Amino acid sequence: MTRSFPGLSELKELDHDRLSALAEKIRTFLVREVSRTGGHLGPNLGVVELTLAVHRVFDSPRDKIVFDTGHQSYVHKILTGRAVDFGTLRKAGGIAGYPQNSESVHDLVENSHASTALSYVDGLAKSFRLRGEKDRTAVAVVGDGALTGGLAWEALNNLGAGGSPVVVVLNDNGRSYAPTAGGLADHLAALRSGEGTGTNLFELLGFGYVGPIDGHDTVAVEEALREAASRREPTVVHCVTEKGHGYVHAENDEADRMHAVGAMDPETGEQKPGSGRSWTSLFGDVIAEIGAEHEDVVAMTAAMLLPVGLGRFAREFPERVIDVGIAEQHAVTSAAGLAMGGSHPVVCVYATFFNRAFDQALMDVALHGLPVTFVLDRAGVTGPDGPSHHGMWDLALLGRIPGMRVAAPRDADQLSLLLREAVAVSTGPTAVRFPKATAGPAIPAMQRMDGVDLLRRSPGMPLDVLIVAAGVTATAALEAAELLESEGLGVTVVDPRWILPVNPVLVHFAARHRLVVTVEDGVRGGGMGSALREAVSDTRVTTPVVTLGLPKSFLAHGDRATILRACGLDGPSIARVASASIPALPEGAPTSAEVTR
Ligand SMILES: Cc1ncc(C[n+]2csc(CCOP(=O)(O)OP(=O)(O)O)c2C)c(N)n1
Ligand SMILES: CC(=O)[C@@H](O)[C@H](O)COP(=O)(O)O
Ligand SMILES: [Mg+2]
Repeated sequence: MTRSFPGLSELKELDHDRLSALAEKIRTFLVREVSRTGGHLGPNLGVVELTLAVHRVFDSPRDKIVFDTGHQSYVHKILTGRAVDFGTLRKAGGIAGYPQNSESVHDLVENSHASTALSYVDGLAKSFRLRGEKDRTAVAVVGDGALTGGLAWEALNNLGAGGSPVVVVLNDNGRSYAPTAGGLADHLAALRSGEGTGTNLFELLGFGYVGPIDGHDTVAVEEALREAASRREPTVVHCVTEKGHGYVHAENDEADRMHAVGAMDPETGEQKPGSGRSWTSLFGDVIAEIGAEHEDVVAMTAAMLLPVGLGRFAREFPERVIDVGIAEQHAVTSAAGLAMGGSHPVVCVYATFFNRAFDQALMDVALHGLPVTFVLDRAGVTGPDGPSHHGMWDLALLGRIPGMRVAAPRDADQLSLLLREAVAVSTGPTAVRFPKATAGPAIPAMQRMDGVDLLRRSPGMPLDVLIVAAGVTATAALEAAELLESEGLGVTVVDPRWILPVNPVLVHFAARHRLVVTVEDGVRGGGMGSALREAVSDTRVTTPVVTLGLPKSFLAHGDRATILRACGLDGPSIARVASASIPALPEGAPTSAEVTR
């Protein structure tokens, strides 16, 4: 398969006709392969010619090419010898859906968080200059959506000072998922249409500007890149492209031009429906109901209105939904302003992207005790999008924020209840987190004790093991309980619902058991388990607390269930740890059942 695509040196020698033929061949390949594996079809169809031109003009890896967000790097991967691997795209052990250093010397930035490329090339170009490497160029391929991120403007400000051999390839398809929002989008639209009056924003900031050019004309892009490269100064090459270009089903997809697809029929563009309802879909209904119940609720998204489930809310309350672009930091501080103004903002972001807005949540929302609710979708292990997409840091971050209350629903019923409880809090921030998964069946509680749901207590058995499960880990915790009971250990499984800060009643539960095991789909240090262990250690309770969670490492892409199992968060693994960790009873000591009788 590699043989059917040219390598970089051969690519530079192709004539224009063969270039056009190659572009079509790549497009056909993308549709065939990505319809099998799933992935970012639309964005990559939109950068076929642009990527060909970039690799014909610049000499990777001596010249450094940075793809912002990296979801549009499939063509780059094809041209750098990995076409043969596309059957493994985003699968465990297969090639990543983003650049990956371990795959190729041509890959640089693995972080799939948007708006970073300009900062990377700013640093790269400065290092070239400091090392006297005058013939090297740093190239950023940046989408119009990525340009709405604050970090991009910090970089533009620095690059605009000049002196850096940087070429900014602006891949302007007018969309993130949906059409890009805001004043910048309007400015780019004016430039695209040729009505950009006089000097444009980039020139005002000190950049050279070449364009707008047809981003699907390889030769035109190539000429523009050569011109930009020759200037040895920061220069923007404004490429006008179409997301999903050349594949009718993507071109006709008004929602997001097939931004990210699952396995699908390439002939019809029909994706195979999943079984059951996703957490996102359930959330979408609940937030719309809440929108009707609470006029002060305002929903916010960072360029991901549909992916975070706000479609229905937006249809029913168009005046109360705000899309800030890819600008999570702005979203949170703007939410602080909304809350100061008397609204109750619900900021809906993927958990991994909340990382970026930590300081805003801490110092703009929590410091002022403002009623902002964070809804963190894709919390925990996500799977195919790899290390920078696993939403595994949020609990450790949220746990550091004074006054922040965090809820993790175990099923759809709890999602509805907890979200309503969250928007009813007026004295400070709240967060509700749930995974990228289909919601499982309802998990009823035997009873609620001071806010903690008792999910299981081994009938007629001693109080040996207390399992404290955060959100959806309740399912695995209950599986573990059954296994432990078969070993003769009495198990209590509880769901705190509000998992941070720790509910003090859990310390009393701990005191009555021989071992506590906490389970969370988040990084092990600093989350719910750590907090409970700390709460127990602040008392005279001596029950040992074993905390189970994700390792503090960058987890490779793969399948969510497989990764969770590998991290010991499935039922059998939890049972094994509990069984191995329970302290032996002293000789002749009464079992805890006798004590509690
Ligand atoms: C900080 C951050 N927020 C949100 C996302 C989710 N996301 C991935 S791609 C994308 C749209 C990117 O639009 P653009 O930069 O224009 O690239 P295009 O897909 O149009 O090629 C978004 C919002 C992200 N990767 N990083
Ligand atoms: C590139 C990016 O950040 C998103 O498009 C990411 O692929 C999330 O995908 P899901 O919405 O399928 O979780
Ligand atoms: Mg775009």
